[in-house]
Amino acid sequence: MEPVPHHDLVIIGTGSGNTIPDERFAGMDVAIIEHGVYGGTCLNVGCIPTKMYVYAADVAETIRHASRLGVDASVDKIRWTDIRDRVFGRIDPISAGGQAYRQGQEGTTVYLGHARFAGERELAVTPTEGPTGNRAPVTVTGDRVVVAAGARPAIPEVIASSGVPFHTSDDVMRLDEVPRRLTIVGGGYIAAEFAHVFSALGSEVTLATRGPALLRDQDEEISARFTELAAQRWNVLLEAAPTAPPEQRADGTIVLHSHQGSIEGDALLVATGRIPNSDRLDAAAGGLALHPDGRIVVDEQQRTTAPGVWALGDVSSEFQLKHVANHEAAVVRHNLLHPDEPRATNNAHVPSAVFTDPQIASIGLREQDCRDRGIPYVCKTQRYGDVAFGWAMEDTTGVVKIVASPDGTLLGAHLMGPEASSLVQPLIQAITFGLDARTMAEKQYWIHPALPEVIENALLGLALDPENW
Ligand SMILES: Cc1cc2nc3c(=O)[nH]c(=O)nc-3n(C[C@H](O)[C@H](O)[C@H](O)COP(=O)(O)OP(=O)(O)OC[C@H]3O[C@@H](n4cnc5c(N)ncnc54)[C@H](O)[C@@H]3O)c2cc1C
Ligand SMILES: NC(=O)c1ccc[n+]([C@@H]2O[C@H](COP(=O)([O-])OP(=O)(O)OC[C@H]3O[C@@H](n4cnc5c(N)ncnc54)[C@H](O)[C@@H]3O)[C@@H](O)[C@H]2O)c1
Repeated sequence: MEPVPHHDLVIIGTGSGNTIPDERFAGMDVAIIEHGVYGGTCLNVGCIPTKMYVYAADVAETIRHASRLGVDASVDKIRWTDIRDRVFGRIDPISAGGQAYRQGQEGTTVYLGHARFAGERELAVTPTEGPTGNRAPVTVTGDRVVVAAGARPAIPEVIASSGVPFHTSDDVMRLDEVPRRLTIVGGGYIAAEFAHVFSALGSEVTLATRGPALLRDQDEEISARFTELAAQRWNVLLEAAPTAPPEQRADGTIVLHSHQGSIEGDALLVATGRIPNSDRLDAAAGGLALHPDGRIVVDEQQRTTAPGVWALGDVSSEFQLKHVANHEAAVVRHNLLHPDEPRATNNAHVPSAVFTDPQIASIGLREQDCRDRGIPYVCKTQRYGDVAFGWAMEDTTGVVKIVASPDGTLLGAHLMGPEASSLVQPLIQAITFGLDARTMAEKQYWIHPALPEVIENALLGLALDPENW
């Protein structure tokens, strides 16, 4: 019988997991197990390719709306396959290069296969099908194990079992052509971003979501404003969850049956959330406890319930965001290297952005959180159009909403409008480092007439207790 390969460290997953071993791990025997495309979600099918498409979509929309500024222009043609090939012509080599680098690295073994726990810190690896997989199943053990196995699209059973072809974010960016009519099921991040991309690049988009508004995890005012704007551009169906299996007609048309009636499209994109991959890991065999929603239970140091096993990112985090997965990977790296001085993850103030049109960015408490929890608050919504740069942009829909305690403590910020994902950064800094509204507004210069003046005005507009002004 072959001896079981034993490693100092075994990492499952090459998204943020692959970032852990750096030069400080030289001299350690490290194993990395990956069953899919090397580099994980963000690089291959997530943040990076989507934003490359979003940028192209933004350019197309800017051109289409240029005439309100007195610049007459039109989009002559969308070269979808050129966009696609530019995006993946850049990304695919990074994935291949990352894999080749690790495979050639001294002290590192890459197993291309699917890992499942067979016991404590013991993993059975089934080879990935195809030419790149390991040749034979292998069981490996590690002194320490890091589970960074991510999440995958959740597909409603009524669609999954229908036999009708559908896409997810994993494959929709690789289509050969832009669908003439695209039906998107869902109303969250992925639905909002792809609705913008496909509509700007040529599709007629219908969004069918289960809830009463789009982007319901946002502040209620932002969600309501976005839903209204979206309905002006796309066919938005609320409270429209699928009711029966979709059907495909002989001409290829896909008919989605929903609570709001039947929707015809040429392609179907399912964007109804992502589930942690813990269910495919035999976590119990490894001694790892799970939350009811499938996330691996971790403590503040990212330790699981199994000794010597850590978890990070989408497989364990309540935030399915790359900056969170990266932060957690950095904490795990530190704790592997410095077990006597462990660090804790700090997810007290996690910001996020939705790269749709208009962009949305958020940090901290929403107005409904304060109301529901009985937290005293004031808030101010300032329009981009109230400041000079907003006039220059002819912006009519952008807003910055700030939520604060009556004493000026900043509690949350919620933005919708051009560059919201960048504009939010000073508010992230202020909330993270405890800067109060008054100090932030009055004790620094705000460049005139730059767009951040909208933040300054929102801060100044907060109805704080008089002694705090
Ligand atoms: C379309 C889309 C757009 C996104 N855009 C953004 C964005 O703009 N900003 C942002 O912050 N976040 C974004 N995200 C979320 C972000 O991509 C994830 O939060 C992040 O990539 C999670 O990293 P991870 O390391 O936890 O998991 P992953 O990157 O998913 O890595 C997990 C890896 O483990 C492998 N694996 C899983 N199970 C096993 C197993 N049993 N054996 C072997 N290998 C296994 C998988 O193949 C995968 O490669 C987006 C996600 C999607 C889907
Ligand atoms: N810019 C970013 O940071 C970014 C971009 C994309 C994805 N992500 C991450 O990926 C996660 C997954 O994205 P997502 O958009 O799939 O999930 P989501 O949780 O953001 O949204 C899911 C949506 O699907 C709807 N839904 C659920 N079941 C349904 C059903 N049966 N029928 C109709 N609608 C249904 C929900 O009401 C909700 O609107 C996000 O939560 C986010 O953390 C982040």
